[in-house]
Amino acid sequence: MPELGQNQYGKAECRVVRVVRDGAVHHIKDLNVSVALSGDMDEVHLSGSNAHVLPTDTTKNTVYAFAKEHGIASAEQFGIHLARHFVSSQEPIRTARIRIEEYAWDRIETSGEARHSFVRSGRETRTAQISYDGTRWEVLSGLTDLTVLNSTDSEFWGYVKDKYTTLPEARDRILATEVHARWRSGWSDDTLPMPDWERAYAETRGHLLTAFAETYSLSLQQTLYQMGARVIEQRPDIDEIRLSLPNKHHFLVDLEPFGLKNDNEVYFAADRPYGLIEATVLRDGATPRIPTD
Ligand SMILES: O=c1[nH]c(=O)c2[nH]c(=O)[nH]c2[nH]1
Repeated sequence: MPELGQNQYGKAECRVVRVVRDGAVHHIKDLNVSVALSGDMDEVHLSGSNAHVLPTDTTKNTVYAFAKEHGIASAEQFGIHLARHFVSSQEPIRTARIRIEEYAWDRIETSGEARHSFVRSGRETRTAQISYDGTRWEVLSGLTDLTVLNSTDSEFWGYVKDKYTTLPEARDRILATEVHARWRSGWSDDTLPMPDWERAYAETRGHLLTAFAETYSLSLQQTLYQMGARVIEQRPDIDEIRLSLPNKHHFLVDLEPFGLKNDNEVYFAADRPYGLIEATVLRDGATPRIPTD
């Protein structure tokens, strides 16, 4: 009989919006939560017995009930509550993985007292993945689609050239990317003090941005390393960070046919194909655990 391999189940993409009403001043948290549970689930696959199966519908309801009961202090904290609940309340469930995307909203400032209007900010999506096996926690925080651009202080030259190489060397180019980053917290068991996840996120995002802006870049690879290294150096609570940086190429447009000189002023922003630069940066001695795909 063929063997059943790794399996997991749960409700994916539970969209939950939590409003906190502080008088006329409201606060909102907007999450997309995916639950994946695994454990003693052979029978449901092999014989069809559902005796160990907490329905995915229940996992979805739990997300909404927990938003009410516990609130959403941060994506990480919310995921920790959920993962702990599933692993500790259901004997057959041994591990829980909660993936969360958080969408940011900015307040629309008005002249009146009411403060209940928001505009979805064009900022990045925050991400969190919480894994729990009843003993050890693994919290990966991160972000996707943080789009950044340096209009100078970027060069790319001295690379290998073969008979297919046409790329001109650049001594002053635009460097633009959409930062996708995941970082692993050193918080791994309940005896350690719980980090302030909101603050950790804001500060780590800040380090990524300043390192991008302050690095005089000879390649996107070099910028990536500087961004990762800045986070590892500045945040003792983070042992590992993985960055995936698409190189959003900006090509100088040839204006000569129109009798015009292009002095690094007019670019064609290509959306694809794009160079994809990816790497993990680790604290000395740390074991890499963030998946590379
Ligand atoms: O920063 C860069 N790194 C590369 O590896 C590369 N390759 C390329 O064509 N352009 C660039 N830019």
